[in-house]
Amino acid sequence: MPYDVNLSLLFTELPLLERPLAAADAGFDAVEFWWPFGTPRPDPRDVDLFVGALSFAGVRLVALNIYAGDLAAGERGVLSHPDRAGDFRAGAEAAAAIGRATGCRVFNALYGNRLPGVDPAVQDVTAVRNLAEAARLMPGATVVVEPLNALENPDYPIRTAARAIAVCDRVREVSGHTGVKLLLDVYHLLTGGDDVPAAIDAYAGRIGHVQLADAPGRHQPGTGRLDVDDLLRRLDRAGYRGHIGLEYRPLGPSAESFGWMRGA
Ligand SMILES: O=C(O)C(=O)CO
Repeated sequence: MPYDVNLSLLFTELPLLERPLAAADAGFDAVEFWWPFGTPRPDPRDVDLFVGALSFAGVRLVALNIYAGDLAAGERGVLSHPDRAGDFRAGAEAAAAIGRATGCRVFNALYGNRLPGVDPAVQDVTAVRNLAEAARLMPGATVVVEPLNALENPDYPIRTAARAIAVCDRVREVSGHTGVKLLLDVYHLLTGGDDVPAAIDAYAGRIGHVQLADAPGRHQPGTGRLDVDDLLRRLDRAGYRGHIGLEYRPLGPSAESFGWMRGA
């Protein structure tokens, strides 16, 4: 199973545009990013610089988060926010264009926190409508729904693999799109107390992307309670053949955080 390195959490010692080359120097040929721009409508020159940095480094972009609002301020996506449909659509269009330029085929649409004073059912309908729209804008691509743990994301309603799969089911029911799948983020599921092995067995074939970090701490495997060998065996048995994104905050320098891979 191929690994890719998440350059929003690793190599943050370096400016964003220098990280792809650092990943290549560390031996990776594939990378992923959270939305790398401050706005859903990035300046085309910034997009060109981003795509150019990937191409200069010779690494493939294999997964990208769609614009998710102001993460530093606590936002966790705008997918389910009725008043942000324009931002979601603009971000999805920009992500689709980056997909065409780079070959990226996996796009993560963070669901968004519950909004005070807004009926949760209205937020859920908005999310399903926006997911169907994203799937339409990105033919042939996979749009993934990510559960986040409630300890760090108390207002985020998608906390388990089952809940994310229910959202995917609803998109299929109302729009016929089958390309909306689960993002199996092992760190978030472990931290939230979900049963990761059971989720892999139950949703084999519906996993659009996997991300890896140990828990607690969100550091590299080997620093917590994650049994990485068992995880890899289960994913293999379940027929998962996509990338595994290393989405951890390294303990120590990023380039020295890959020792665990030798044994895994
Ligand atoms: O916000 C997070 O923790 C994520 O994993 C986003 O993809």
